[in-house]
Amino acid sequence: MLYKGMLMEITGSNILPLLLGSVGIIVLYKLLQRMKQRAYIQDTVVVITGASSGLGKECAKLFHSVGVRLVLCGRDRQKLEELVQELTGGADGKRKTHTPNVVTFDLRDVDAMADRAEEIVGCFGQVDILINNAGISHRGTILDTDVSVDRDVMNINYFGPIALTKAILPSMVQRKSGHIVTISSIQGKIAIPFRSAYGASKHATQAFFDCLRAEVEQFGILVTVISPGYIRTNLSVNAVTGDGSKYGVMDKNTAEGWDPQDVAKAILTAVSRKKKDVVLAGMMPTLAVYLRTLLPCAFFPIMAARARKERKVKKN
Ligand SMILES: NC(=O)C1=CN([C@@H]2O[C@H](COP(=O)(O)OP(=O)(O)OC[C@H]3O[C@@H](n4cnc5c(N)ncnc54)[C@H](OP(=O)(O)O)[C@@H]3O)[C@@H](O)[C@H]2O)C=CC1
Ligand SMILES: CCCCCCCCCCCCCCCC(=O)OCC(=O)COP(=O)(O)O
Repeated sequence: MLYKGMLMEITGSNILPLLLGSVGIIVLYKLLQRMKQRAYIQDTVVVITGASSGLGKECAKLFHSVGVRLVLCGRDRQKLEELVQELTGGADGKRKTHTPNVVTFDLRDVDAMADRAEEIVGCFGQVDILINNAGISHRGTILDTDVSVDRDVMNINYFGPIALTKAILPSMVQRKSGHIVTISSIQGKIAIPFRSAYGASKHATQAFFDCLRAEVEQFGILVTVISPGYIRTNLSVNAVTGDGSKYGVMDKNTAEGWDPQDVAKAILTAVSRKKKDVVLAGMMPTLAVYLRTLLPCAFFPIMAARARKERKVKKN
Protein backbone atom coordinates (compact mmCIF):
# COMPACT_ATOMS: atom_id res chain seq x y z
CA MET A 1 0.00 0.00 0.00
CA LEU A 2 2.71 2.37 1.11
CA TYR A 3 4.79 1.45 -1.94
CA LYS A 4 1.81 2.04 -4.24
CA GLY A 5 1.25 5.43 -2.63
CA MET A 6 4.88 6.44 -3.05
CA LEU A 7 4.81 5.35 -6.67
CA MET A 8 1.74 7.47 -7.27
CA GLU A 9 3.46 10.46 -5.64
CA ILE A 10 6.48 10.06 -7.88
CA THR A 11 4.57 9.40 -11.08
CA GLY A 12 1.96 12.00 -10.20
CA SER A 13 2.23 15.71 -9.49
CA ASN A 14 5.65 15.44 -7.72
CA ILE A 15 7.52 14.21 -10.77
CA LEU A 16 8.26 17.63 -12.26
CA PRO A 17 9.96 19.24 -9.21
CA LEU A 18 11.88 15.99 -8.67
CA LEU A 19 13.10 16.00 -12.26
CA LEU A 20 13.98 19.69 -12.20
CA GLY A 21 15.83 19.24 -8.91
CA SER A 22 17.91 16.35 -10.29
CA VAL A 23 18.74 18.24 -13.48
CA GLY A 24 19.71 21.28 -11.38
CA ILE A 25 22.05 19.20 -9.23
CA ILE A 26 23.68 17.65 -12.31
CA VAL A 27 24.11 21.07 -13.99
CA LEU A 28 25.59 22.53 -10.79
CA TYR A 29 27.96 19.57 -10.41
CA LYS A 30 29.11 19.90 -14.03
CA LEU A 31 29.58 23.65 -13.61
CA LEU A 32 31.67 23.19 -10.47
CA GLN A 33 33.72 20.49 -12.20
CA ARG A 34 34.37 22.79 -15.17
CA MET A 35 35.39 25.65 -12.86
CA LYS A 36 37.76 23.31 -11.01
CA GLN A 37 39.26 22.11 -14.31
CA ARG A 38 39.65 25.65 -15.59
CA ALA A 39 41.30 26.73 -12.34
CA TYR A 40 43.79 23.85 -12.68
CA ILE A 41 44.92 25.00 -16.12
CA GLN A 42 44.60 28.81 -15.84
CA ASP A 43 47.90 30.75 -15.85
CA THR A 44 49.98 27.54 -15.82
CA VAL A 45 53.19 27.37 -17.85
CA VAL A 46 52.61 24.86 -20.65
CA VAL A 47 55.38 23.67 -22.98
CA ILE A 48 54.30 22.17 -26.32
CA THR A 49 56.79 20.44 -28.60
CA GLY A 50 55.95 20.22 -32.30
CA ALA A 51 53.83 23.37 -31.99
CA SER A 52 54.55 24.52 -35.55
CA SER A 53 51.92 22.36 -37.23
CA GLY A 54 49.13 19.79 -36.96
CA LEU A 55 47.99 18.72 -33.52
CA GLY A 56 50.64 20.75 -31.66
CA LYS A 57 49.50 23.95 -33.37
CA GLU A 58 45.84 23.27 -32.52
CA CYS A 59 46.82 22.55 -28.89
CA ALA A 60 48.78 25.82 -28.83
CA LYS A 61 45.73 27.79 -30.06
CA LEU A 62 43.36 26.14 -27.59
CA PHE A 63 45.65 26.30 -24.54
CA HIS A 64 46.46 29.95 -25.34
CA SER A 65 42.75 30.78 -25.53
CA VAL A 66 42.15 29.43 -22.00
CA GLY A 67 44.86 31.66 -20.58
CA VAL A 68 47.97 29.52 -20.13
CA ARG A 69 51.53 30.80 -20.48
CA LEU A 70 52.94 28.93 -23.47
CA VAL A 71 56.42 27.90 -24.51
CA LEU A 72 56.19 26.80 -28.14
CA CYS A 73 58.87 24.41 -29.41
CA GLY A 74 59.83 23.15 -32.85
CA ARG A 75 62.65 23.38 -35.34
CA ASP A 76 61.35 26.23 -37.45
CA ARG A 77 61.61 29.57 -35.59
CA GLN A 78 59.81 31.48 -38.33
CA LYS A 79 56.76 29.21 -38.24
CA LEU A 80 56.62 29.45 -34.45
CA GLU A 81 56.99 33.27 -34.49
CA GLU A 82 54.17 33.43 -37.05
CA LEU A 83 52.02 31.37 -34.69
CA VAL A 84 52.82 33.76 -31.82
CA GLN A 85 51.71 36.66 -34.07
CA GLU A 86 48.51 34.81 -34.93
CA LEU A 87 47.76 34.09 -31.27
CA THR A 88 48.52 37.53 -29.90
CA GLY A 89 46.87 39.35 -32.82
CA GLY A 90 43.48 37.73 -32.29
CA ALA A 91 42.91 38.55 -28.61
CA ASP A 92 39.18 39.01 -28.02
CA GLY A 93 39.69 40.72 -24.66
CA LYS A 94 37.20 38.33 -22.99
CA ARG A 95 39.89 36.39 -21.19
CA LYS A 96 43.39 37.39 -20.13
CA THR A 97 45.94 35.71 -22.40
CA HIS A 98 49.75 35.65 -22.30
CA THR A 99 52.30 36.17 -25.08
CA PRO A 100 53.94 32.81 -25.81
CA ASN A 101 57.70 32.22 -25.83
CA VAL A 102 59.53 30.26 -28.50
CA VAL A 103 62.37 27.76 -28.05
CA THR A 104 63.78 25.94 -31.09
CA PHE A 105 65.56 22.60 -31.23
CA ASP A 106 65.81 19.38 -33.17
CA LEU A 107 64.84 16.41 -31.02
CA ARG A 108 67.53 14.35 -32.78
CA ASP A 109 69.99 16.46 -30.84
CA VAL A 110 69.45 14.37 -27.71
CA ASP A 111 72.55 15.66 -25.89
CA ALA A 112 71.38 19.28 -26.28
CA MET A 113 68.12 18.67 -24.37
CA ALA A 114 69.59 19.66 -20.97
CA ASP A 115 70.51 23.12 -22.30
CA ARG A 116 67.19 23.49 -24.11
CA ALA A 117 65.33 22.51 -20.92
CA GLU A 118 67.19 25.24 -19.05
CA GLU A 119 66.14 27.73 -21.73
CA ILE A 120 62.52 26.51 -21.49
CA VAL A 121 62.37 26.74 -17.68
CA GLY A 122 63.99 30.19 -17.92
CA CYS A 123 61.10 31.53 -20.07
CA PHE A 124 58.63 31.83 -17.17
CA GLY A 125 60.75 30.51 -14.27
CA GLN A 126 58.95 27.15 -14.12
CA VAL A 127 57.18 24.48 -16.13
CA ASP A 128 53.79 23.23 -14.96
CA ILE A 129 52.78 21.10 -17.93
CA LEU A 130 55.09 19.58 -20.54
CA ILE A 131 53.31 18.27 -23.64
CA ASN A 132 55.62 15.97 -25.62
CA ASN A 133 53.81 16.15 -28.94
CA ALA A 134 56.46 16.38 -31.69
CA GLY A 135 56.91 13.25 -33.73
CA ILE A 136 57.50 11.66 -37.08
CA SER A 137 56.09 8.53 -38.70
CA HIS A 138 57.58 5.81 -40.89
CA ARG A 139 56.51 3.89 -43.97
CA GLY A 140 58.40 0.86 -45.24
CA THR A 141 59.00 -2.84 -44.88
CA ILE A 142 61.42 -4.00 -42.19
CA LEU A 143 63.50 -5.68 -44.91
CA ASP A 144 63.94 -2.38 -46.76
CA THR A 145 64.35 -0.06 -43.78
CA ASP A 146 67.90 0.94 -42.96
CA VAL A 147 68.82 0.79 -39.26
CA SER A 148 69.79 4.47 -39.49
CA VAL A 149 66.08 5.22 -40.12
CA ASP A 150 65.03 3.18 -37.05
CA ARG A 151 67.59 5.13 -35.02
CA ASP A 152 66.43 8.47 -36.42
CA VAL A 153 62.77 7.81 -35.64
CA MET A 154 63.68 6.55 -32.16
CA ASN A 155 65.72 9.72 -31.54
CA ILE A 156 62.87 12.04 -32.59
CA ASN A 157 59.98 10.13 -31.02
CA TYR A 158 61.63 8.55 -27.99
CA PHE A 159 65.18 9.56 -26.96
CA GLY A 160 64.68 13.30 -27.61
CA PRO A 161 61.38 13.53 -25.67
CA ILE A 162 62.62 11.42 -22.75
CA ALA A 163 65.85 13.45 -22.55
CA LEU A 164 63.79 16.66 -22.46
CA THR A 165 61.48 15.17 -19.82
CA LYS A 166 64.42 14.04 -17.67
CA ALA A 167 65.96 17.52 -17.94
CA ILE A 168 62.75 19.32 -16.88
CA LEU A 169 61.77 16.78 -14.21
CA PRO A 170 64.16 17.89 -11.38
CA SER A 171 62.55 21.37 -11.32
CA MET A 172 59.13 19.71 -10.98
CA VAL A 173 60.36 17.40 -8.23
CA GLN A 174 61.79 20.39 -6.39
CA ARG A 175 58.42 22.19 -6.57
CA LYS A 176 56.56 18.94 -5.84
CA SER A 177 54.24 19.77 -8.70
CA GLY A 178 54.04 19.24 -12.43
CA HIS A 179 52.25 17.37 -15.20
CA ILE A 180 53.88 15.52 -18.07
CA VAL A 181 51.69 14.75 -21.06
CA THR A 182 52.83 12.60 -23.94
CA ILE A 183 51.15 12.23 -27.29
CA SER A 184 51.70 8.61 -28.15
CA SER A 185 49.43 6.76 -30.60
CA ILE A 186 47.15 3.76 -30.86
CA GLN A 187 50.36 2.34 -32.34
CA GLY A 188 51.90 2.56 -28.87
CA LYS A 189 49.44 -0.19 -27.92
CA ILE A 190 49.18 -2.25 -31.12
CA ALA A 191 51.70 -2.67 -33.92
CA ILE A 192 50.50 -2.41 -37.50
CA PRO A 193 52.61 -3.43 -40.52
CA PHE A 194 54.93 -1.15 -42.53
CA ARG A 195 55.43 1.31 -39.65
CA SER A 196 57.90 -0.70 -37.55
CA ALA A 197 60.10 2.23 -36.46
CA TYR A 198 57.08 4.38 -35.57
CA GLY A 199 55.24 1.60 -33.71
CA ALA A 200 58.41 0.64 -31.80
CA SER A 201 59.04 4.26 -30.77
CA LYS A 202 55.45 4.67 -29.56
CA HIS A 203 55.50 1.34 -27.64
CA ALA A 204 58.72 2.52 -25.95
CA THR A 205 57.05 5.85 -25.19
CA GLN A 206 54.07 4.15 -23.54
CA ALA A 207 56.35 1.98 -21.38
CA PHE A 208 58.64 4.85 -20.34
CA PHE A 209 55.82 7.16 -19.31
CA ASP A 210 53.93 4.37 -17.51
CA CYS A 211 57.11 3.78 -15.45
CA LEU A 212 57.52 7.50 -14.89
CA ARG A 213 53.92 7.85 -13.64
CA ALA A 214 54.50 5.25 -10.96
CA GLU A 215 57.88 6.71 -9.96
CA VAL A 216 56.90 10.38 -9.65
CA GLU A 217 53.50 10.03 -8.04
CA GLN A 218 55.20 10.43 -4.63
CA PHE A 219 56.31 13.94 -5.71
CA GLY A 220 52.82 15.00 -6.73
CA ILE A 221 53.74 14.89 -10.43
CA LEU A 222 51.14 13.60 -12.89
CA VAL A 223 51.70 11.71 -16.14
CA THR A 224 49.13 11.49 -18.94
CA VAL A 225 49.64 9.32 -22.01
CA ILE A 226 47.32 10.16 -24.92
CA SER A 227 46.90 7.56 -27.67
CA PRO A 228 45.07 8.99 -30.67
CA GLY A 229 43.91 7.19 -33.78
CA TYR A 230 44.18 8.87 -37.17
CA ILE A 231 44.16 12.70 -37.13
CA ARG A 232 43.90 14.93 -40.22
CA THR A 233 47.46 16.36 -40.21
CA ASN A 234 50.57 16.08 -42.35
CA LEU A 235 51.98 13.17 -40.31
CA SER A 236 51.92 10.71 -43.23
CA VAL A 237 53.23 13.34 -45.68
CA ASN A 238 56.18 14.04 -43.34
CA ALA A 239 56.85 10.33 -42.66
CA VAL A 240 60.24 8.83 -43.54
CA THR A 241 60.64 5.79 -45.78
CA GLY A 242 63.11 2.92 -45.48
CA ASP A 243 65.94 4.87 -47.14
CA GLY A 244 65.30 8.03 -45.09
CA SER A 245 63.56 9.97 -47.87
CA LYS A 246 60.26 11.74 -47.31
CA TYR A 247 57.13 9.61 -47.94
CA GLY A 248 55.25 12.68 -49.14
CA VAL A 249 51.83 11.06 -49.45
CA MET A 250 48.64 12.04 -47.63
CA ASP A 251 47.24 8.63 -46.71
CA LYS A 252 43.49 8.05 -47.01
CA ASN A 253 43.24 7.07 -43.32
CA THR A 254 44.96 10.30 -42.29
CA ALA A 255 42.90 12.46 -44.66
CA GLU A 256 39.74 10.92 -43.20
CA GLY A 257 41.01 11.13 -39.63
CA TRP A 258 39.71 13.16 -36.72
CA ASP A 259 39.79 16.95 -36.87
CA PRO A 260 42.91 18.09 -34.95
CA GLN A 261 40.82 20.80 -33.26
CA ASP A 262 38.58 18.12 -31.72
CA VAL A 263 41.62 16.12 -30.63
CA ALA A 264 43.13 19.24 -29.02
CA LYS A 265 39.86 19.78 -27.11
CA ALA A 266 39.91 16.18 -25.90
CA ILE A 267 43.53 16.63 -24.79
CA LEU A 268 42.68 19.78 -22.81
CA THR A 269 39.83 17.91 -21.11
CA ALA A 270 42.06 14.91 -20.33
CA VAL A 271 44.78 17.13 -18.89
CA SER A 272 42.34 19.22 -16.84
CA ARG A 273 40.74 16.05 -15.48
CA LYS A 274 44.21 14.67 -14.68
CA LYS A 275 43.57 11.48 -16.67
CA LYS A 276 46.38 8.91 -16.68
CA ASP A 277 45.89 7.09 -19.98
CA VAL A 278 43.50 8.09 -22.73
CA VAL A 279 42.68 6.44 -26.05
CA LEU A 280 41.20 8.92 -28.54
CA ALA A 281 40.10 6.68 -31.38
CA GLY A 282 37.07 5.14 -33.05
CA MET A 283 35.51 1.79 -32.23
CA MET A 284 37.66 -0.46 -34.48
CA PRO A 285 41.09 0.74 -33.30
CA THR A 286 39.87 0.67 -29.69
CA LEU A 287 38.57 -2.88 -30.14
CA ALA A 288 41.87 -3.80 -31.78
CA VAL A 289 43.69 -2.76 -28.59
CA TYR A 290 41.51 -5.13 -26.53
CA LEU A 291 41.84 -7.89 -29.12
CA ARG A 292 45.66 -7.64 -29.03
CA THR A 293 45.58 -8.03 -25.24
CA LEU A 294 42.80 -10.55 -24.76
CA LEU A 295 42.93 -12.63 -27.94
CA PRO A 296 46.31 -12.18 -29.66
CA CYS A 297 45.77 -15.37 -31.68
CA ALA A 298 42.92 -13.53 -33.46
CA PHE A 299 44.75 -10.23 -33.74
CA PHE A 300 47.94 -11.52 -35.45
CA PRO A 301 46.18 -13.07 -38.50
CA ILE A 302 44.24 -9.79 -39.01
CA MET A 303 47.55 -7.90 -39.13
CA ALA A 304 49.10 -10.49 -41.48
CA ALA A 305 46.10 -10.15 -43.81
CA ARG A 306 46.47 -6.37 -43.66
CA ALA A 307 50.14 -6.67 -44.64
CA ARG A 308 49.27 -8.99 -47.57
CA LYS A 309 46.53 -6.61 -48.77
CA GLU A 310 48.72 -3.51 -48.54
CA ARG A 311 51.58 -5.25 -50.38
CA LYS A 312 49.17 -6.26 -53.16
CA VAL A 313 47.89 -2.67 -53.49
CA LYS A 314 51.49 -1.41 -53.73
CA LYS A 315 52.36 -3.95 -56.47
CA ASN A 316 49.38 -2.91 -58.65
N1 LIG B 1 48.23 12.47 -37.33
C1 LIG B 1 47.92 11.31 -36.82
O1 LIG B 1 47.20 10.51 -37.43
C2 LIG B 1 48.42 10.94 -35.47
C3 LIG B 1 49.43 11.63 -34.84
N2 LIG B 1 49.86 11.21 -33.61
C4 LIG B 1 50.96 11.90 -32.96
O2 LIG B 1 50.68 13.28 -32.84
C5 LIG B 1 51.91 14.00 -32.75
C6 LIG B 1 51.84 15.24 -33.64
O3 LIG B 1 51.85 14.84 -34.98
P1 LIG B 1 50.96 15.55 -36.11
O4 LIG B 1 50.54 16.88 -35.68
O5 LIG B 1 49.95 14.59 -36.52
O6 LIG B 1 52.02 15.64 -37.30
P2 LIG B 1 52.77 16.90 -37.98
O7 LIG B 1 53.74 16.32 -38.95
O8 LIG B 1 51.80 17.89 -38.45
O9 LIG B 1 53.55 17.57 -36.77
C7 LIG B 1 54.73 17.04 -36.25
C8 LIG B 1 55.42 18.08 -35.40
O10 LIG B 1 56.62 17.51 -34.88
C9 LIG B 1 57.71 18.38 -35.09
N3 LIG B 1 58.93 17.66 -35.39
C10 LIG B 1 59.13 16.74 -36.36
N4 LIG B 1 60.41 16.34 -36.38
C11 LIG B 1 61.03 17.03 -35.38
C12 LIG B 1 62.36 17.06 -34.89
N5 LIG B 1 63.33 16.32 -35.44
N6 LIG B 1 62.65 17.88 -33.87
C13 LIG B 1 61.70 18.65 -33.30
N7 LIG B 1 60.43 18.67 -33.72
C14 LIG B 1 60.11 17.87 -34.75
C15 LIG B 1 57.32 19.21 -36.32
O11 LIG B 1 57.93 20.46 -36.21
P3 LIG B 1 58.92 21.09 -37.33
O12 LIG B 1 58.94 20.14 -38.48
O13 LIG B 1 58.37 22.41 -37.65
O14 LIG B 1 60.20 21.17 -36.60
C16 LIG B 1 55.81 19.32 -36.19
O15 LIG B 1 55.46 20.46 -35.47
C17 LIG B 1 53.02 13.02 -33.11
O16 LIG B 1 53.66 12.58 -31.94
C18 LIG B 1 52.27 11.87 -33.75
O17 LIG B 1 52.92 10.65 -33.59
C19 LIG B 1 49.32 10.15 -32.97
C20 LIG B 1 48.32 9.45 -33.55
C21 LIG B 1 47.79 9.78 -34.83
C1 LIG C 1 36.19 -7.92 -31.79
C2 LIG C 1 36.42 -7.31 -33.13
C3 LIG C 1 37.74 -6.61 -33.17
C4 LIG C 1 38.04 -6.11 -34.51
C5 LIG C 1 39.44 -5.64 -34.60
C6 LIG C 1 39.75 -5.29 -35.98
C7 LIG C 1 41.15 -4.86 -36.11
C8 LIG C 1 41.21 -3.71 -37.02
C9 LIG C 1 42.55 -3.13 -37.05
C10 LIG C 1 42.50 -1.69 -36.87
C11 LIG C 1 43.86 -1.12 -36.94
C12 LIG C 1 43.78 0.29 -36.55
C13 LIG C 1 45.10 0.96 -36.65
C14 LIG C 1 45.01 2.32 -36.13
C15 LIG C 1 46.30 2.99 -36.26
C16 LIG C 1 46.22 4.39 -35.82
O1 LIG C 1 45.19 4.91 -35.49
O2 LIG C 1 47.39 5.01 -35.82
C17 LIG C 1 47.42 6.34 -35.48
C18 LIG C 1 48.70 6.88 -35.94
O3 LIG C 1 49.62 7.07 -35.14
C19 LIG C 1 48.83 7.18 -37.36
O4 LIG C 1 50.16 7.05 -37.81
P1 LIG C 1 50.46 6.58 -39.30
O5 LIG C 1 51.91 6.82 -39.49
O6 LIG C 1 50.11 5.15 -39.40
O7 LIG C 1 49.62 7.43 -40.22
